[in-house]
Amino acid sequence: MFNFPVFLTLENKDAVVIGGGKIAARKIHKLHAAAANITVIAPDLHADLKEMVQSGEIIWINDTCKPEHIASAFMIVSASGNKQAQEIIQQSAASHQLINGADNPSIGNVALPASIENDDYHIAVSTRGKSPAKAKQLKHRLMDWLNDNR
Ligand SMILES: C[C@@]1(CC(=O)O)C2=NC(=C\c3[nH]c(c(CCC(=O)O)c3CC(=O)O)Cc3[nH]c(c(CC(=O)O)c3CCC(=O)O)/C=C3\N/C(=C\2)[C@@H](CCC(=O)O)[C@]3(C)CC(=O)O)/[C@H]1CCC(=O)O
Ligand SMILES: NC(=O)c1ccc[n+]([C@@H]2O[C@H](COP(=O)([O-])OP(=O)(O)OC[C@H]3O[C@@H](n4cnc5c(N)ncnc54)[C@H](O)[C@@H]3O)[C@@H](O)[C@H]2O)c1
Repeated sequence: MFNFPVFLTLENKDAVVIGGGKIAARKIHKLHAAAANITVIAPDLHADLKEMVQSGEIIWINDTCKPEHIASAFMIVSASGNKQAQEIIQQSAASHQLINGADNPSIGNVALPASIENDDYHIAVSTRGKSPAKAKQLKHRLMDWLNDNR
């Protein structure tokens, strides 16, 4: 399981997101805020993502996941919920690539925690994958505490 907390820079790193639905959109907003170069592979796209494609913020490849799509990525996000796509990622990703299994944590080696960030600190909250909703709740409690204790 995930046993090593780390803050990573994604600036100008290639991130490939498999799937273009609601979950992919949430992960893409985070990756975009971290200045990654994002390519999304999916046969159809969430409305928010269509706008990002039109404005040139992300690249869309209108296809199902194939090994060549992920070959050169720094980070791969699995967010399609599709078993075949998950198998392709598992079988063809190299051991040095980062894989976020948003749709199936067992195929990943990196988790995206809930986080709070400003110029002075960056706080991440994980429940070791046990309850993401609780991580979100704890994040909001921390935000309230930080606001009350400035
Ligand atoms: C924190 C946050 C960050 C983010 O996404 O940016 C995040 N999930 C968030 C929300 C959320 N996720 C889910 C719900 C529905 C309620 C519930 O079930 O609890 C809600 C609540 C909501 O949407 O309000 C369901 C869910 N999540 C995962 C699975 C798959 C599985 O467990 O098999 C399923 C079930 C799918 C199903 O079966 O339907 C997996 C993962 N979700 C993670 C992160 C990683 C572990 C983090 C940790 O250790 O705590 C991990 C392992 C992988 C990853 O993505 O890295 C973000 C809060 C954003 C914020 O800060 O506001
Ligand atoms: N990590 C989390 O926080 C979290 C939260 C809720 C759900 N999930 C899981 O994430 C998955 C996706 O959820 P969603 O709500 O975004 O689903 P969705 O149905 O809205 O989106 C799925 C997307 O994947 C694409 N897709 C399907 N097959 C594909 C393939 N072979 N290659 C590439 N793209 C393909 C579809 O075109 C669509 O764009 C589900 O498995 C769900 O259980 C994760």
